[in-house]
Amino acid sequence: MSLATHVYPLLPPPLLPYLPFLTALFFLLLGLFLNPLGIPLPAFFDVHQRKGLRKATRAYAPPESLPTRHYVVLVNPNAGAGQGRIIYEEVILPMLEKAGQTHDVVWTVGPGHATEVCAAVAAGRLRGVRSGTGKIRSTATTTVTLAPPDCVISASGDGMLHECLNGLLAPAAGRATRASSPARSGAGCPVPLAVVPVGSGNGVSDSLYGRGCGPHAALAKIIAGKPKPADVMAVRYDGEEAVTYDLHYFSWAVFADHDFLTENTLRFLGPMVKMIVAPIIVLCRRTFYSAVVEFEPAPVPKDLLLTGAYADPKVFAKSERDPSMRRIEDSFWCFAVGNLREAGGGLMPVPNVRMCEGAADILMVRRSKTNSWLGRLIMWRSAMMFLSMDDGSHTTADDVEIVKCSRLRLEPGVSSEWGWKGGRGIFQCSGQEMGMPKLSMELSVEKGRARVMVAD
Ligand SMILES: Nc1ncnc2c1ncn2[C@@H]1O[C@H](COP(=O)(O)OP(=O)(O)OP(=O)(O)O)[C@@H](O)[C@H]1O
Repeated sequence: MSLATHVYPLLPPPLLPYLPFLTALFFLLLGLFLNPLGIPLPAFFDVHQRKGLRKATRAYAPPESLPTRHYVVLVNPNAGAGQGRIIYEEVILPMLEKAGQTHDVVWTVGPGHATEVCAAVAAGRLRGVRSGTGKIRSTATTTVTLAPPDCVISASGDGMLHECLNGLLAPAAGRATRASSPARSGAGCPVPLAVVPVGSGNGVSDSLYGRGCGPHAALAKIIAGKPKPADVMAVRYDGEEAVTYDLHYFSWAVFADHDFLTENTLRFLGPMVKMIVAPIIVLCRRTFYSAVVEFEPAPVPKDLLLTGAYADPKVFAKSERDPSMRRIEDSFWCFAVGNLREAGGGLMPVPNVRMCEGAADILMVRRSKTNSWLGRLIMWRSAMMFLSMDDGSHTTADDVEIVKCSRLRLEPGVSSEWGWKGGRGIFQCSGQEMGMPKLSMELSVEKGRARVMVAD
């Protein structure tokens, strides 16, 4: 009697020689069904996930009295390692139908498509929207007519939502963002925007519908929700007219480096592994980027003044260029401007910011505030800082500064110091890389410029 017969006594003897092969096959199938790396797989392997989603969809009971709305749903089929299509088919489509709502769906085909579609929606120019795989309500045509929607839903991560916002806010003439011709500021957002979280970074959904909120809960809140105004950050380069809008986070230095790795270099590792590897790499690099930052302080709400979360802007020198602004010349390990609390991945870099206050919060960790022993232990300290962003407790740390501003100007230097040499770094809005300005970036907060669908 072999050992195998003791271990697997129920296996019929003729199969015993194939035991190693069968064991390998078992683990392969288990791996494919559970798919911990989120690798895009053929539809057959989605069965397990679809079943769970379908069950939750069946449990959805729409509220008694609902406004009947028409939605345009943009689906990024590749978001979050190919979850877009499954979430649309198993969650969005059946839930909207159950709630008696109508919609058109557009499958996006690549970067820029969502901006194009939303610009057409905002302009009321609804004919001729390019449909991704030729599918708008399964009609294989490239010229289609969409009814004007009451709300645009982006089934995506933060990146595509950012593209939708830029499409909706682009002016009627030109419909442009940084990529093409200049946009006119001041016009409101014609259609409210909502997001069903499908991506690997879902900070906007976390902020609007609750951290870790899945597609079912988010969509239920959207269907029963109301449009509310939200501030928008308008980003311009080198004093030019062209503008990029963002309602989430502008980031530079460590956050942007991290996102660059997860979106590009480490994307092949899948949504789970890349999120473990990327923080380790940026912590090891320890890059400080030099810059001159000027910002116009905005009032901190009274209830937050005593929390110690905000630095007093008066500690910074007045700008000679513009006396209403304060000036900081330093090297930065961390620099992010947030308009919403949640950045995604369970991080709250600016936990006290409010969605519609005409101001955004700047989070800074700079060289001259990190003392020498901290400098030596920067990797450990930085890791702790990352971890404490989970509940926002980093805001009272000595080496972390948060200021509230209505506008700012950032002039990145040419050098970075310590650790890995990163040059001028990377600028990002909602995790989307923007290219670097020749000289400076100006950011101004436009109060209530966008409308987002949130729980009533
Ligand atoms: N069909 C598509 N194929 C490839 N990329 C697409 C497609 N549709 C949209 N995109 C682009 O993919 C980028 C990321 O999209 P999205 O935010 O939805 O997903 P994600 O993978 O979760 O990324 P994030 O980490 O930013 O959340 C956006 O720039 C978007 O324009």
